[in-house]
Amino acid sequence: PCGLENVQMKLLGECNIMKLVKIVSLSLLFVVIVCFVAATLRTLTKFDSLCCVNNRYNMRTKFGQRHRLFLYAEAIQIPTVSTSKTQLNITALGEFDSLLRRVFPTVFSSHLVQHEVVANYSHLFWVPGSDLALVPYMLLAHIDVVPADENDGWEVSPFSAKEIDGFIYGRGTIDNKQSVMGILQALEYLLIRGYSPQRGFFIGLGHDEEVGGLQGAMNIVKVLKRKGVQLAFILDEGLAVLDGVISGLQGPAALIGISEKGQATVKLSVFKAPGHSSMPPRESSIGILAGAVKRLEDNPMPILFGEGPERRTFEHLFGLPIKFVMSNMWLFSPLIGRVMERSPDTNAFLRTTTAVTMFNSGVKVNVLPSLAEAYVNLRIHPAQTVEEVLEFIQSTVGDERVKMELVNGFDPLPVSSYDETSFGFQTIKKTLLDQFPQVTVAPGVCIGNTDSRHYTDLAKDIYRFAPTWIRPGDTQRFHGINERISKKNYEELVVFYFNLIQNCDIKELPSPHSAGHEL
Ligand SMILES: CCCCCCCC/C=C\CCCCCCCC(=O)N[C@@H](CC(N)=O)C(=O)O
Ligand SMILES: [Zn+2]
Ligand SMILES: [Zn+2]
Repeated sequence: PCGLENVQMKLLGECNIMKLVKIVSLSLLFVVIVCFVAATLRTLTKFDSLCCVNNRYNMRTKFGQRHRLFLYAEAIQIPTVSTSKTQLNITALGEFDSLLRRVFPTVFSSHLVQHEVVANYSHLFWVPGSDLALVPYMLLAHIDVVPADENDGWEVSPFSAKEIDGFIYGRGTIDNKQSVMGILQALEYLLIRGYSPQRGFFIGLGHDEEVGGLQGAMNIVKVLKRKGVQLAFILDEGLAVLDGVISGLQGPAALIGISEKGQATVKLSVFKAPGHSSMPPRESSIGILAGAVKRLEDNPMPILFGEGPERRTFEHLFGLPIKFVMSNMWLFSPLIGRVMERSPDTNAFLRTTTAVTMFNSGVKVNVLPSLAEAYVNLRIHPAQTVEEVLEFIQSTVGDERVKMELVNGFDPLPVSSYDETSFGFQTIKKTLLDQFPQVTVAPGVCIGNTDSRHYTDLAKDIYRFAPTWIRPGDTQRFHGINERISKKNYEELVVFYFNLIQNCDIKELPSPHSAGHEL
């Protein structure tokens, strides 16, 4: 019996231990599950720390940053590539349309918003204001992107929207899906909060900006003209917050584009009789054309620094010392020019730039080519015209065998107002300074072209800017490899548009000399 009792006791003991182990593990599992659920809920319902102080509505949402970034990543993953006027990815554009309707349900269902699709893939939204005396304004952005080839040296696949070290990588992240999604996300939140504007506004999203906006922007303009719309101001993509990009400037500068450079595309061609490669002439069509192109590259257009609105950029940024420099440009211009022309991004502000972008010739290794063609893309400084640029090219090429043809071109765009009474400029500036008190705001010339150039009949004041932060090395990401935006910066863009829309409700600007940058 003794032995049996021992066995029973042992079994009983083991059973208790097993029970205890089971209870402890179940409790642990329960605690782990509770912690996990709590953490997830906290992330999902996390209130944004960024909120607008002055406006009635703030950015607190029941959705967290992760939710917004997820939607933004979806937008990047759709390859809405424009290659040429006749090569648009219409499948992707259709998909993008569905994405917008799915992720911004309030924008597309609110009785406050009128929406129409223009030219099949562009979007025009109209949010009427309650005060009909206030002239409406317009926000622009574009859905399409330039092509991207992973083999060019991308760290990730260009349409993956992969995150590395707090940055979302992908084509369109800074040109220009950050504004497309930022504007609509801001409107979605405002509508959810019951906001209705006092000043009406339009939103135009073009689908072919990267190939000139002839379908999207031009047709949106037609629709608006038919309705007799006039706008207080327009805000489109363009310049950015430059941090550490302008040498000699302490702190970041927000350059608001008050104009944009003109553009011309010139085709150069040389024709020679074809023949057998065993009996080449002293100069081939390719050789003659290559010489012309080399002369163009060796003889850049003159430095015109100080002769256009870029003069005001530097006066705003550097204050008095630069005013002295500017009044004595005969002395300083060569010096400043030599420093700025060293880097392609600052060189672009100095002069009309000359870029040879296409060069075609030849069909077979043993056939002398009859035709050699090159395309030269020029970005025209505000102090020059298409006509002057053509004269310069003709004289620089200086060879009658090289034929020159203007494929298309337009002069630099008019200069918008930026003084203390300028409603658009000052409202954008105030919104920026509330959010980024550390930046210096200055007018600038946009070195690329935008859809807004088609809108000149609708608004006198057109601004090209988004608060995308550009740091050293980032300028090459536009149309280049490894285009990216930080997650923080995308959030900031949503907040910027959210606040800007509310700030535009002000009837008029206060008198210029009231304190600080308050409206
Ligand atoms: C003192 C100045 C410092 C220089 C810093 C450079 C700042 C670079 C910042 C922004 C880059 C500019 C990009 C402008 C947007 C261009 C949009 C675009 O790509 N447009 C196309 C298509 C078209 N509409 O013609 C273009 O080819 O320009
Ligand atoms: Zn763009
Ligand atoms: Zn672009």
